Amino acid sequence: MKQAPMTGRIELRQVTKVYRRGTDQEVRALDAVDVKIDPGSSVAVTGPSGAGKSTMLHLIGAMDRPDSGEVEVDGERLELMRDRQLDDYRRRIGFVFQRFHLLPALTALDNVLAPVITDRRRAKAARARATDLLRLVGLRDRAASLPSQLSGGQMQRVAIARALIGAPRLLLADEPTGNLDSDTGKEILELLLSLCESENMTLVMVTHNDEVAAACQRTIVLRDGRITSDTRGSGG
Ligand SMILES: Nc1ncnc2c1ncn2[C@@H]1O[C@H](COP(=O)(O)OP(=O)(O)OP(=O)(O)O)[C@@H](O)[C@H]1O
Repeated sequence: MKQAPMTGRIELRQVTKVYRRGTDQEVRALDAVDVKIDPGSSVAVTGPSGAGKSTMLHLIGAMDRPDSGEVEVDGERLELMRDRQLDDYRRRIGFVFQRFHLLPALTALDNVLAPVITDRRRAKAARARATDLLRLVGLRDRAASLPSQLSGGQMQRVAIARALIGAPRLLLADEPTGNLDSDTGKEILELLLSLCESENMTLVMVTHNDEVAAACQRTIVLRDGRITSDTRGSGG
């Protein structure tokens, strides 16, 4: 059966995630969280360390499963999916991390291509798309560079191009500006927001930075696994 295209609508209903430390200690990383995220919107998730921000992102990205509650993306319940469906789902979303996670031995172009396993017939089209994406993130002439030859901002641009190779409708970013100086961080933020608009993607971004959060259309604040504030700002 052909998958319906994703639009990036997210809904969490009474989502709880509990981590166990040792035999008797429990941490409620998320505690009965309800949230709906509109397709095509940009949402910052912020709050103190340990509040549950990354946990929320991991559940939306199907990198982890909730203990209870429902995580629905485009009408599909992630916690009901089998492993193969989850693999397929993960391939249809983009991830950007604080530490870039580029493969050091591969060029920028090959890093962008890394998520797509392709046969020879499609290799040419995939390379053309990866080249287009490098152009889109402003690295047209750095395709042959290794990560060690790039600045932090350039490495994050490669990581963003890699996240887009599968044409995702949903981009999840965990502190994407956290390893960058403030000017470079601003450039990366602007790039993410403009891509979100031009590629029609939903962006959910964990950040500690208030300025970064303010640039998004909406800011969700978590504390001790609960949403304590949910505001729509002027961003976007
Ligand atoms: N794999 C794990 N095992 C045990 N506890 C965990 C695990 N992952 C997260 N936690 C705990 O769950 C809580 C929420 O963690 P999470 O990483 O979601 O917070 P965060 O808001 O992203 O924090 P930070 O801003 O420091 O990255 C924390 O108390 C954390 O210690």
